[in-house]
Amino acid sequence: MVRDWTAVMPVKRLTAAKSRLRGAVPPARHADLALAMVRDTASAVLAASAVAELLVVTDDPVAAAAVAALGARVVPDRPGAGLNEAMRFGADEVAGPGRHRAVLAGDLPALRPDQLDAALTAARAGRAFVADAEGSGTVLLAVPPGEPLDPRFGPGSAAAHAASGARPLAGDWPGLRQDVDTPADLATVLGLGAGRHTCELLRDLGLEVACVSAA
Ligand SMILES: Nc1nc2c(ncn2[C@@H]2O[C@H](COP(=O)(O)OP(=O)(O)OP(=O)(O)O)[C@@H](O)[C@H]2O)c(=O)[nH]1
Ligand SMILES: C=C(OP(=O)(O)O)C(=O)O
Repeated sequence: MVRDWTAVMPVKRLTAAKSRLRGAVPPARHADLALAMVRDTASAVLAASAVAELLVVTDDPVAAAAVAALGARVVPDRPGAGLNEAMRFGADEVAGPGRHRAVLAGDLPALRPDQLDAALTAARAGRAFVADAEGSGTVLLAVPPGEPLDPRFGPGSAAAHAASGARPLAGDWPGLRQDVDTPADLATVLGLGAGRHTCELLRDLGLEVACVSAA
């Protein structure tokens, strides 16, 4: 497998992140959960054979230090105009249009490197996306060298990405597709198995969850 992808992961300030997930764990652990999911997502991305570099777009100092320690390159959240602009900045400006680029959400604690490798292999031919498990959202948008990212994340983004000409990828990648927006999503992750950081936090809270190593 050729290691020629730049992965881009936007991360909102942890104190503001994952508002729809509030209540899934005690309030004092909410930011820890958001951080654990970011660390597990980053660990799985960095363990993927197709990924040459992980760029994390964030202004959060704790998340920045955590992903830098794992081997990611951190860039600031520019232009400070939300998720799509942060993705465009990371993919088109920092990584540059001459690379294979894939943007993905930072809330994929069940992500497995082999599933990401399979999706990136399927995405090589042209601009393509992976819909979330529910089918309406997007967990990954990929572009080959020379193409602008043109991200349309937000409610109904799977339809928006398809309408913009991106190809939906059809693989069986449950860990990649399972983003965690709500307490129900977190309950699904208990069954799928989570990466080490999310897993340890949930076990610490007395929940039964399988732990899966990223490597
Ligand atoms: N850099 C950056 N990342 C963002 C921004 N908004 C969302 N993200 C990240 O994009 C990914 C997907 O976002 P969402 O699932 O909507 O996460 P969220 O905004 O924390 O969740 P809610 O508050 O429940 O909407 C997560 O990794 C977020 O941290 C932003 O304005 N800037
Ligand atoms: C940003 C997205 O969704 P969510 O906030 O529901 O993860 C999306 O799926 O495009």
